[in-house]
Amino acid sequence: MIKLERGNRVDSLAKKWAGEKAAEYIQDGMTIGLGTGSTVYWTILKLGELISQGLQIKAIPSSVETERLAKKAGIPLTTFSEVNMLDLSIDGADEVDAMFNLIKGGGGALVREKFIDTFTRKFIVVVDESKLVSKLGSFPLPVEIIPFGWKVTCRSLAELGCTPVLRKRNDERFISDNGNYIVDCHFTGIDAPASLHSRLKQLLGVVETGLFIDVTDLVIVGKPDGVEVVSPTKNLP
Ligand SMILES: O=C[C@H](O)[C@H](O)[C@H](O)COP(=O)(O)O
Repeated sequence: MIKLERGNRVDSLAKKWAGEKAAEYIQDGMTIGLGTGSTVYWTILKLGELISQGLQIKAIPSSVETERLAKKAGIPLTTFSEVNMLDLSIDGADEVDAMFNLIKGGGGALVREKFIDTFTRKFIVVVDESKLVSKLGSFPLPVEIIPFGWKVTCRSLAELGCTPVLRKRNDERFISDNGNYIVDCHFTGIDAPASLHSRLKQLLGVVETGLFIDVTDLVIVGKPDGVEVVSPTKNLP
């Protein structure tokens, strides 16, 4: 796999290709949802380039990090106070199954991402092929919970058959952009993602889960030798 240096991190060229390819779907006048992460980073950069060449769009960012990047790239921003429905959202994922269901939230942005990936006419996922799975759940499922009573919420999560691990960053509790905690739920494979999502949502303290069900329209997969655009008619592994 060809690697690419970006600041102090190393990304695959496959992510860059997937992220940039998605920018081809953006048309003049659209309102765009911008996801979060190292793949959509490339979409944001490309979009900045297109805007400097005259493209006129507005965007809603899904995290403080994306907002910062978008501002730097010169992308005009808006909010859900002004927009009911986006034209197109582009976002990364931590896992994608054959039904186009996703695990997201590896970067902790899942709540705002769920807004932009749901309230949109078209949702494109950008990933490298390492994210394609036959069954969700090898990646621990991120669940955002409120800090109050978090240990009680973790016990309820465990009763659903996972090992919940409170996310930390530099030995401190990770705090989401919404001021909440993220719990990474280790399952041994997720057999029924939709029903698991519903059960998790009923638990007191749970804000949102990283299961994104039935929202994806197109997956752009970056590979070592180029990109593949996969539509729902063509099954993933
Ligand atoms: O919270 C973060 C998001 O769900 C990301 O979209 C996801 O973790 C994929 O990120 P990356 O493109 O960096 O692998």
